[in-house]
This record gives sequence, C-alpha cells and structure tokens, in this order.
Amino acid sequence: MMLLSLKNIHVTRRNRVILDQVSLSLKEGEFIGLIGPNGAGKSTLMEVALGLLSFTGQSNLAQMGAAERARTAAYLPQAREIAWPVSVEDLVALGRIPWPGSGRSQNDAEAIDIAINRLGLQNFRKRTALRLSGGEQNRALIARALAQDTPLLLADEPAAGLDPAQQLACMGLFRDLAREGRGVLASVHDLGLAARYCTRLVLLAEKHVLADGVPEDVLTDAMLHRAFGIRVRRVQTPDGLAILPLPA
Ligand SMILES: Nc1ncnc2c1ncn2[C@@H]1O[C@H](COP(=O)(O)OP(=O)(O)OP(=O)(O)O)[C@@H](O)[C@H]1O
Repeated sequence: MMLLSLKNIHVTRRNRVILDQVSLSLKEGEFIGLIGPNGAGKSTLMEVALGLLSFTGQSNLAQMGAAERARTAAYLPQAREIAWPVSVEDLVALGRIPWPGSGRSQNDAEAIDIAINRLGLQNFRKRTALRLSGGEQNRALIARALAQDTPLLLADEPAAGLDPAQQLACMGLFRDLAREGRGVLASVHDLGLAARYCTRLVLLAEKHVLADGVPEDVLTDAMLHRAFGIRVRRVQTPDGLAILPLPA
C-alpha cells in the first residue's frame, strides 16, 4: 500500500526556489533514506509532506485532516525540543494524543511500554526528560513518535547526536519497523548507515531528486561527487557496505 505520495513539489522560501519538481512515493515495508548536502531541502520536504509549509504540488498527507494525518504519520522534527519538565513516560504518552483515550487506555499503555522498551529507556521512565543527555532526549522523542503507532514515520536525522551503538540501534529499529510493514522516511547524513540499513535511497540536490533507487545504484562515484563534492572509499564487510568519505 502506498503510504506517502508527493508529486511535483515546488517550494519557494524568501523568493528562493528550494525544491522544484520533486516527486517521491513510499510503500509499506520501505525504509527510505533521504540523503543530500546541507541545505538541499530534506527537512523542507518532510515539512511539506506533512502540510506544515506552503508549497505547490500534491502531498497525500497534507490533504488529510489533522486527526487522520496524526494517525497516519508520526514525525520526529530536526529540532529536538522538549517544552516542559515532564517525565519520559509522560513525554512518550503524548504520542497517544491522536487516539481515543488520549493516553489512558489499555492500548495506550501497551503502545507506551513497547516504545519505551524498543528505545531502551526502561531505566529512564520516571526521569524528567529535560534532565536527560541530548542523545537520551533524542531517544525519548523517537519513542514518542513510535508510541503514535502510525503506519508511516518521518524522521529528520534520527541518528544525529547518538553514540555509535545507539546509531546502529536506531537504524536497526527503523529497518525492523519497515520489515514489520510500516514505512519509514528518514534523513541520514552517514552514507554507510544509509547504505546498510535503508531499502531505498533518495538523493536530493540542486533542488531536485538526483537519484532514487537501491543504495548501490544511488551511491555511485559520479553522484556522490556531483552532490557532495567528495570521493569515497567503499569497504565490503560481513555486515554490509562501509563508506568512508574522502576529499575530492
Ligand atoms: N525558515 C526559513 N526561511 C527561509 N529559508 C529557509 C528557512 N529554513 C530553511 N531555509 C532554507 O531552505 C533550504 C533548505 O533547508 P533544509 O533545512 O530543508 O535543508 P536540509 O537538507 O534539511 O539541510 P541539513 O542537512 O543542513 O539539515 C536552505 O537553503 C535553507 O537555508
């Protein structure tokens, strides 16, 4: 089933064209890594998809009412803001707001437990989220998105600020969610993580989708040089492809 359908997206910010003729679709079971240089428009595209920014073109999510959209797509924004001194458990429970019971039903309790366990936050449950480290707060916010229990998850640089083990756990979690039948769109800067964990990569640069396909077809020398101005060293490991960026 198609979960996300963006067609001919055009975005202008402060009289500057940021995205032009961008189309992207995502089906259940896919974990798409959105890659591209700083400023390419990855966050912009996610905000547009959710109807949070004005644009021309079509987004199936932006066409939905707020309640339906909140039950279809969870969103981890790039700015990891926790506004109040709530416990991790209460923060994660906020993900349940779109559902009947607003955090207090049996379903809510189960979804909150699952999210806390999958992010390894059991020992932080009663802690004030504002007093966690940056990486721990990030995991709590991913748990909030997971508790929303939506078929689609949009995550803006979910692995940013996580230690290497937590980066692997985070990417592994998203891969598992896709294997369980959800769809995940996540912006990723680490090309090796993107290559190993994503089912598909979409490379945004020069206002367009420069490449869209399986990782080995997108991460070509020519594309990486064009989009990032780098060359790379590739190492095949038993765990998949490792990519070392090098100056051109
Ligand atoms: N509030 C804003 N007003 C005007 N321009 C903006 C605003 N926010 C972002 N931009 C511009 O839009 C472009 C795309 O930004 P965006 O944050 O979507 O890029 P990105 O690919 O997510 O980058 P990064 O990898 O650095 O997170 C950039 O050129 C940026 O300067």
